[in-house]
Amino acid sequence: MAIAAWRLAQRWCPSYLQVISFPVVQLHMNRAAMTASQKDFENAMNQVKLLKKDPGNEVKLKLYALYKQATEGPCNMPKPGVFDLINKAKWDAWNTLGSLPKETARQNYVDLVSSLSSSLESSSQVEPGTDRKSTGYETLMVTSEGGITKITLNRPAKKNAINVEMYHEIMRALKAASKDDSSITVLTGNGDYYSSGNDLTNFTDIPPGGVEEKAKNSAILLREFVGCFIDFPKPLIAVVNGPAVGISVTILGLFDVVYASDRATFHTPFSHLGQSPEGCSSYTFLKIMGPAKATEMLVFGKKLTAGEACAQGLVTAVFPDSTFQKEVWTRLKAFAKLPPNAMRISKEVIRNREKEKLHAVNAEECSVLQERWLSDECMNAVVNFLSRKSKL
Ligand SMILES: CCCCC/C=C/C(=O)SCCNC(=O)CCNC(=O)[C@H](O)C(C)(C)COP(=O)(O)OP(=O)(O)OC[C@H]1O[C@@H](n2cnc3c(N)ncnc32)[C@H](O)[C@@H]1OP(=O)(O)O
Repeated sequence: MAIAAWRLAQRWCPSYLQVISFPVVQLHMNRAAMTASQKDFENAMNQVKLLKKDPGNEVKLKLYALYKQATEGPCNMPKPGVFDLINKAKWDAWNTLGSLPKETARQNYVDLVSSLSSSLESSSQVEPGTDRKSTGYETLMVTSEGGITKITLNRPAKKNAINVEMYHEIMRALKAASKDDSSITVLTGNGDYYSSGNDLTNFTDIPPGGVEEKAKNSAILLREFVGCFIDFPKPLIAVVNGPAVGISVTILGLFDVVYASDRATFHTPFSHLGQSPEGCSSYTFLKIMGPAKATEMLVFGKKLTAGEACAQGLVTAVFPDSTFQKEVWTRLKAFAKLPPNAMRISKEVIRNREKEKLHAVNAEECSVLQERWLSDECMNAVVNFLSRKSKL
């Protein structure tokens, strides 16, 4: 629908720049609302005009939505009629951002433009070595700057649900980050969610070998995915910008630091889904919060607020959503200035003691899940979600 709308828009406006020039005009009207990073934002707006190639309709809608969110806040305009294709596509894109703070939207806009500039050859001069963007990711934004590699889950319209492609891309990004010259690595989400966990449509793509083969392949994928977090050699920090579900929660036990917005929640509804714990949570959560609290989460699916998750040790610190990005990035920038080898070696000392155990737990959890995925309980839960009969 969105693509069709933009095709129509392009017919009316031969240059894609005409379509996205609207926010540039508005920027000048919003100068009064300048903040510290307004300059970066303005530079990004200018960079967009220098792009030599059309970034595509989906990206243009994202740019539009982030711009509106950054300058006007959440979408509170009336929804355009179904036949008003262009404005409806724009409205949908903006509305998807929910209550994302203006500051985050501005940062995401700058990041997105920056990644486009390198992938689409902006004609502007980029100072070499200061800010490198990795391209070739469909489901992530990956940037590396000031000693920090930032991996952003980037399917906001699907609440950053992790599809098969995203599992592979996260593993690729982590492998690249482990070898690049950054000191620390950050994982975060774009939009109002951190992540809604496993994309439940992953279960619909059944190979010729049937559901048994699907379950086997999924267990192999999951084991490899979690293994990357166990083995990741540098300090790994989660910046949990919003609600987190399922595997996006369980793997937090393998991070070194977890910062959360007070809007974030932590939910592992495995029993509701006919599934069982993964991400080494059957071991890490028990160590972190003790068996009773871990059971409430992993067996009974109790959803924790950010404050509760912090009190139980899963989260390192919680910040008000309005200052979340600013406060967290100030800390992260300071961490990134510490001697990288010392940090890596300290992490190695801490992790090595547990590594063998963690790999064994991971293998066991995956093998149990392989069976669970074939159960009626699990299949019914997935069918109910996909037929919109249930939500968490
Ligand atoms: C292969 C390795 C397997 C590893 C094992 C992992 C296990 C897990 O992670 S278990 C957890 C799985 N996740 C869920 O069960 C969450 C399911 N989603 C929901 O319950 C809801 O979507 C919500 C509570 C997360 C958000 O609700 P709401 O704010 O009302 O937003 P929508 O439901 O309208 O969502 C917007 C859009 O996104 C799609 N979506 C959201 N989450 C998922 C998901 N996990 N899988 C697939 N799709 C998801 C949702 O369907 C909507 O899509 P459209 O209808 O096309 O707009």
